[in-house]
Amino acid sequence: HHDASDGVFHITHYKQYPPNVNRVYSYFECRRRKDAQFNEVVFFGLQYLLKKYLTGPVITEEKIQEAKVFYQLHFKQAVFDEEGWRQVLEKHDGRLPIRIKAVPEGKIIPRGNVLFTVENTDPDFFWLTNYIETMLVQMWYPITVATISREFKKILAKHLKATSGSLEGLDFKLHDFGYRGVSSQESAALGGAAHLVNFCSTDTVAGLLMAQRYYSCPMAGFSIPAAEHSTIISWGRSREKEAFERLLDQFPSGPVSVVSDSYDIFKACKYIWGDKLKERVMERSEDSALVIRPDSGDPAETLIEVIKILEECFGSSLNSVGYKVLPSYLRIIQGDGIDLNDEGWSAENVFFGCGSALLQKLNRDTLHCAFKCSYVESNGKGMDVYKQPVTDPSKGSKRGRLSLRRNSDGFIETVERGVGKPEEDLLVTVFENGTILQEYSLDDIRKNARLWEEDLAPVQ
Ligand SMILES: O=C1OCCC/C1=C\Nc1ccccc1
Repeated sequence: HHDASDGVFHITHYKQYPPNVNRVYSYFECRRRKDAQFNEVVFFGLQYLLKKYLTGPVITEEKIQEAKVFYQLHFKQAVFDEEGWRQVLEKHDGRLPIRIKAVPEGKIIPRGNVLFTVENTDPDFFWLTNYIETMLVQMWYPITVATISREFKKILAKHLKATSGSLEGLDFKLHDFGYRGVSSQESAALGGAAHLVNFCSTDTVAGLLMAQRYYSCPMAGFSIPAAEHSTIISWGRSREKEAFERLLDQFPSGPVSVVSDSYDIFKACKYIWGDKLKERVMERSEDSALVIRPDSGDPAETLIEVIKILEECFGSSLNSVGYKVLPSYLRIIQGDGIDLNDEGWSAENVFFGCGSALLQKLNRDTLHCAFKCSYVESNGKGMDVYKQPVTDPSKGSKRGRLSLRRNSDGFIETVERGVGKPEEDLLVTVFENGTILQEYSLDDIRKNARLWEEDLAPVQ
């Protein structure tokens, strides 16, 4: 099997570079765009890709033979660099002579800055740098999910702070419902883990396993028993009350979520939860709350009408900042129609679930992720290179060897043309010659990704 870093596109590039090139140095960034929706990104996911695809003796004779046959069939001519790869095997024992310097995972970096650089460490393998581009640019996905998840968190933090006076429970306010909506198990794992940088509330098990296996976190997120429509409608339309009662009986302690819109969410709240089962609901304790889940209709309108019906039936109280709160045995989770792009009630009352808008409704252009060569050496002589398309100046690239620093005003900036001071460089050598030199745990990453004070400032 080929390793995932193969991209047909880079197979023939070794033949195209100028003669005597002995170093290719490239970088990855989320290009800055004017009036962009997201101005800063969460760097996350590289450690998984390094561990899964790049560390250790990844090149073997068997893979070389397989690739040779494969590309002969594909190009109908001998363009696969069999000798080049055999050199990696013989000279480096199959380990990639590559250096990758990167921002520590979890760090929040303004758009338009270098996030990681890639270069060959052995002059014979200049063609290797961009060979692994295809796989490394897939970093756009975990970075974008972690960034969007953190944008949600900024909004939730502001409103939770403003309507409850505290940030307690913020980490549980956005639940990942996206497992079914992604394109693959690997996307679920990477995207699920990316959400867990900011929250600890998920149903995407693949993300939990990723956190465990690649980020040393035994249990990165939590969930609760929850109904789905099949477990309600299987009782038949005339027995929705029995279905709800079954949930309360089967999960007497700990919170339980019951989707209640199978027929009429408003009648279910008024006549079943608020009447027929009222005593059963009121006897539940704060840490065994009933979480009612609407799952249709306009999210804001439905939520407001549901919470008003519940107030009529169960009452409400005012919290320390004068906002209304339902009794502690009653909460709501809104998991439908939640997408980053949409009144006297406290956000304490509500949890949110997000699916495809969190893990799938995004692409490499969401943050304009790009990988470009910025420096080459020939005959040991360095040359800064860049692109500057007259047809789209925003696609211009950085030039020379890059470093990332915090300037005297405290702002992060990229220093180009190799003039950055090594001691100021925020980029860390995380990979060299097949070995990971610096690892991050999810705990480290969560600390790096914490919201800033200004993100918690009260809503204007
Ligand atoms: O209701 C809930 O309460 C909190 C626990 C999760 C949950 C629902 N999960 C879910 C997952 C995937 C698609 C739809 C819902």
